[in-house]
Amino acid sequence: MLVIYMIKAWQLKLNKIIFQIKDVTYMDINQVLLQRIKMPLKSSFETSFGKVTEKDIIVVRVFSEDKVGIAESVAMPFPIYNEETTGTVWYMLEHFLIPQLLEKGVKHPRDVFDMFSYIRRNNMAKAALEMAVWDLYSKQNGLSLSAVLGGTRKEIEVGVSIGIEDNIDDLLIKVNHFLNEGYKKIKVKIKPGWDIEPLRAIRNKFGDDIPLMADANSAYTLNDKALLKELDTFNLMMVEQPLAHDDIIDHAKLQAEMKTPICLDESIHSVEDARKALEIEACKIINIKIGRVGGLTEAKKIHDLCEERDVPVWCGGMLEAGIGRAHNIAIASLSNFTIPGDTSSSSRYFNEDIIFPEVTLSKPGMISVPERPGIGFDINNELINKMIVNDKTFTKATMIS
Ligand SMILES: O=C(O)CCC(=O)C1=CC=C[C@@H](O)[C@@H]1C(=O)O
Ligand SMILES: [Mg+2]
Repeated sequence: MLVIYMIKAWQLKLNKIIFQIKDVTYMDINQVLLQRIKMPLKSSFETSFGKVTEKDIIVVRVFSEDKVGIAESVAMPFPIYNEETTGTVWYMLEHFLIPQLLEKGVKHPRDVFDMFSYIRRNNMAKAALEMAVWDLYSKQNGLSLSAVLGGTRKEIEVGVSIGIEDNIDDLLIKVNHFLNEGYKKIKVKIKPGWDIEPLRAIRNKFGDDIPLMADANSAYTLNDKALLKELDTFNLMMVEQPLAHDDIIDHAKLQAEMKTPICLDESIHSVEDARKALEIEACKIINIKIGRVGGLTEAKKIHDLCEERDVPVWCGGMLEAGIGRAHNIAIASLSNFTIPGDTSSSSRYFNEDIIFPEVTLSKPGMISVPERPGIGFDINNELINKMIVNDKTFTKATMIS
């Protein structure tokens, strides 16, 4: 009996030592593959700054000896949501980020953010590689991405984002459709000339209780204060980024005069941005997009800061295909993601997704958090191969020589 006990104790000690060794050992990334794909959207998506008709994505894979980590870039094809594009993401990955990762190596995915911190901005490029390294790390440790990030939820609550429609009738049809699918938050895009009327029409038809919010994507200024204050009459969950993409000062002035909580999206690129915005009370809610803030490490830091300060967060979307959706599900499983995010089902935007199984609602308005190692989905390589417009492999040997 004593012998069995001693063997078990030794086994436990050994496992602990192996785990510690793993954390100080290099992750052994020896190859990176980039594949640029163009994926048609089921229907176009219009915001105050323009229309998107297809997703232009870079699928990033990082290889160690026996495992592959995967992620997708979220930049738009044009520099309008922020300054990055799919093209600039490719350039940054090819010329700066991948060579450095392969040359220096990392012991933990947290190191990737620090390694790239001397490079200003280009957050979506940094995030695409960093997220793939997190997936690899989870797979190397046999844990789900949610678990390694400290996620506690088995299911996440989700909403849906509706673009600017051609007319109010089309908008009401869409709202009705998504409410019937059970989504727990209806977000509608607004811009000058498409704001009070569509919101009033939604409230008139569906009542005061449906969870409704508006996203302006920086379409207003403080000169529109009277109109923005009128939004208070619609009992909105929040208004997202009403003012400039690089502002927090005017948002603080507006928040002081508005009842509706302001949520910041475009203005927040880092935990420091979040701290400053909260300190001057520029918002009461933060939308966390992993790509916008440079990866999962920084996304988690923003989440933790907000949790400490009792500020709710939710996970925003960039019309991601399945791989990006899977990363969003993992981060949204953290405890302070208390507001339904924009991660809708794969079928919201795509006829066929690049993962198996596709993301679906496990029950109305809910998505299950996968428990398998890594992002927890298989990759539909056949579909990816059909849509490739460019690809490139980088190996440690060729980078260092
Ligand atoms: O469904 C999603 O992925 C969210 C879509 C969405 O609302 C947005 C995607 C990309 C840029 C913006 O137009 C907008 C946002 O600001 O959140
Ligand atoms: Mg937004």
